Amino acid sequence: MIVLVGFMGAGKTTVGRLLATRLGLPFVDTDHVVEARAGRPVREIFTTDGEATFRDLEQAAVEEVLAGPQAVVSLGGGACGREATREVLREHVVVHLDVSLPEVRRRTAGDVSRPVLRRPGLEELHAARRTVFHEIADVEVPTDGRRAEDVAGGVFDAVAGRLAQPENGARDAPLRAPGRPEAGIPAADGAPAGASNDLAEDR
Ligand SMILES: Nc1ncnc2c1ncn2[C@@H]1O[C@H](COP(=O)(O)OP(=O)(O)O)[C@@H](O)[C@H]1O
Ligand SMILES: O=C(O)C1=C[C@@H](OP(=O)(O)O)[C@@H](O)[C@H](O)C1
Ligand SMILES: [Mg+2]
Repeated sequence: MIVLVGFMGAGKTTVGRLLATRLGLPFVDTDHVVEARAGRPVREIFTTDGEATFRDLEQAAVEEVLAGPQAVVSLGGGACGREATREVLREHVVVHLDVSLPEVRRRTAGDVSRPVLRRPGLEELHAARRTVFHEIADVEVPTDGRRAEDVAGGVFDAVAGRLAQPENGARDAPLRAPGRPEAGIPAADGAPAGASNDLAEDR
């Protein structure tokens, strides 16, 4: 799996989708999986159930998606806060989309879908998470001042090289999934959910 991590607004959802198209792989965003499972938007889960419940749902979604078919997977910006999630990520190609806090603020001005953005201490959170992303990433790609298409191109160049290296073991996966398999993850009612491009709003 190719897994995109990074702070809110880094472009994980946007770039992940572009990268998946370039690689001919399905795209899955774990926030979309959580929303499909819960039947509610992320911000509502935060409001009604609290962050801990969201993090439990998120961790379960990450584990499920990473055990599934080959894909480009974008995580939510806080998913790597859990040790269990960082552990699972060791088996995959982890790409950190790096973004400065001023750029985050520019990209998310007026955004109401990300409750964590409105909390105090955002600078400290950004710095602390950036350290974690740096530690767990196989590849780091700067995004400030770059178009999402160019960032996707940079990631493509970096991961294509890594996936081609035979000594990478679990990373030695085919770039193109045979027949472009359905990325949909069965929802509770059996309908495909949480995958690809059109089941949830980006955040
Ligand atoms: N490289 C980029 N340059 C400028 N804006 C971007 C870039 N990547 C994403 N965006 C915009 O920033 C916002 C957040 O992008 P998103 O992909 O949802 O980030 P994330 O999933 O990391 O939170 C969206 O409005 C998106 O269009
Ligand atoms: O950083 C965070 O704690 C969060 C990031 C969001 O995803 P994006 O990083 O895709 O915005 C989403 O999972 C939720 O609002 C919490
Ligand atoms: Mg996102």
